Amino acid sequence: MINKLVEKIKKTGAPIVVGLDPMLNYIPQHVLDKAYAEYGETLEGAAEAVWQFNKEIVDKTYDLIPAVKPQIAMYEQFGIPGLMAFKKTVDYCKSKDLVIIGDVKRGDIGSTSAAYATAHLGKIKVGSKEYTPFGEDFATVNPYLGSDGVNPFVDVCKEEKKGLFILVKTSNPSSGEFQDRIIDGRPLYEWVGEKVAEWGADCMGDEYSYIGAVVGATYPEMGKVLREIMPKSYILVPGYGAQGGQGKDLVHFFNEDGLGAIVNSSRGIIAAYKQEAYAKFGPENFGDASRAAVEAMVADISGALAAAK
Ligand SMILES: O=c1ccn([C@@H]2O[C@H](COP(=O)(O)O)[C@@H](O)[C@H]2O)c(=O)[nH]1
Repeated sequence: MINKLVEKIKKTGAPIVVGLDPMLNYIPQHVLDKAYAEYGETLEGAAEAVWQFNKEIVDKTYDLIPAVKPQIAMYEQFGIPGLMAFKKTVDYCKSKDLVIIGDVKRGDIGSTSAAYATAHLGKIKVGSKEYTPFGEDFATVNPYLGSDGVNPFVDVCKEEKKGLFILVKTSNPSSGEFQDRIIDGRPLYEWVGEKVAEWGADCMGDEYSYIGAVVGATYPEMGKVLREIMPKSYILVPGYGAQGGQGKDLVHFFNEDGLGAIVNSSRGIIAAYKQEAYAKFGPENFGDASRAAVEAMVADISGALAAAK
């Protein structure tokens, strides 16, 4: 799957991923009204609105982008109907040939990690039958339980040709509380980055490993160091747009080949119609506003990379 991701990034010229993080307050009223008219103001109604919202955004952007990143929390908040909307979204994105990064941030003791890996990246046998529970292509993993919490995910990736993005340095303001603590003379995130490079060395695609890392756009200096520590790992970079990251901050997350990083924006794309810059589209044309926001994001990042050459 890493080869498909790299190929699609080259083909689209867009090292970006659209984060499908639907919240009800991002969904235009006409979409909510229709879903509630059909299902009532219920969890089912909310899940239907989420699905219709996602579908329009995917329809308006899929030809420009290599990948999407549905954030499972935004679906879980609507219970079982929400998880069904998550699965429907994954399947629809797959039908559009997009690479799907499940932002699930799992990680536990080995046996439990194995079940999470099956759920999100693998297949489950039920009697004589086999099923694909959620079917994402990549999953985000929390490595802080250590190797035995990560290895089951790596094993499933090897079997299924899937991939991981392992949390190394997260984009949030308090990420330094633990991740920046100095251990044996180096910050913890560097130790985790080294471990990602080690896990990844055994998991190479054609050019890059299918064991990647998450490093926040909000920490460009740390991104530069981590790029050197993990030269063959793709870096998923959240924190662009709504969290303040800009193209100019991201240059050092990329390798000399112009590859090696994929930048996520969720609210900045899916709720673009609410921003002044895209207000002319109006809520009725929210998908067109998202398309314009994708084009602007690609231009910002490509422009920064070209200027740095
Ligand atoms: O360090 C991290 C890891 C994951 N995320 C996730 O990315 C998106 C960001 O959403 P925006 O609306 O573009 O801010 C969201 O799903 C987070 O859970 C992150 O932000 N930082």
